[in-house]
Amino acid sequence: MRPIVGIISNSYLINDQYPAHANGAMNAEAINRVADAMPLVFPACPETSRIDELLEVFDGFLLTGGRPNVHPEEYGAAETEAHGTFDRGRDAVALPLIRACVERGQPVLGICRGFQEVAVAMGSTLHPEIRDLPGRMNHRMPPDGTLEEKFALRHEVRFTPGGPFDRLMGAQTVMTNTLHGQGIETPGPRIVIDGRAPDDTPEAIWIKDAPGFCMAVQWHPEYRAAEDPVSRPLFKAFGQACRDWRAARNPGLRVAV
Ligand SMILES: N[C@@H](CCC(=O)NCCCC(=O)O)C(=O)O
Repeated sequence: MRPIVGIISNSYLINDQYPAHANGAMNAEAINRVADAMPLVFPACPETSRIDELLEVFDGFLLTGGRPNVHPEEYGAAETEAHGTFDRGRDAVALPLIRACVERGQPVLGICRGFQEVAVAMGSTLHPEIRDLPGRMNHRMPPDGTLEEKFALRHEVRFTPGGPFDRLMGAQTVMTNTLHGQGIETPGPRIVIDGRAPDDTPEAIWIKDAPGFCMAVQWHPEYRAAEDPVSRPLFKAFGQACRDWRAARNPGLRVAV
């Protein structure tokens, strides 16, 4: 059996009325087709999704993008209007889940809001609107337009020569999309910034001394993941880490069925 990847949900109201835990289909497709694992979306609600049960059920976790921002209380800042909207249920599940995974070496891949969650869980602070910082570009998606326009490749990301992202991609510079307003302000002590946009915005991170796979990117590799030369190696490496985790914890189940 393939590894099982837990995809954290976002909260939506279907028809402006019916509460739902959901996530974009492209995340599940990337896990299925590129990571070659079984995707399962779980509720970002601490009453429903208990950390110990999540760790037991899943072999790895995909922390996806999401419009609401991590609450500034989580990194010791006061809430202002610039911080926008929140999803306290997702904060309450994602942050302790990331810390537990980093400690155990259980695989985590963070995307956009998920990148920011990994950063905050490991002691970073975020800036609520990075385009307001001197010399920074606007990393937000165009408000109107097709999916192709929103997820178009819009800037370079330059990786540390010889670092994990450079080795994984086989390239020191890649092109990525960009759909975020916030960004890392001060990285936590174990956050290694391994890739930056031309305006210096942190775009790719990993965790120093983590015993397992924990990588996160500020862009959205789930878009056209099977075709994109930057997305493919990232999801493949994550899938392999989840397979290794599953094999190590179930040595008797190594034979594929
Ligand atoms: N809110 C954060 C993270 C942005 C992010 O994850 N964007 C993708 C949104 C996809 C969706 O609409 O679900 C920020 O703005 O920095």
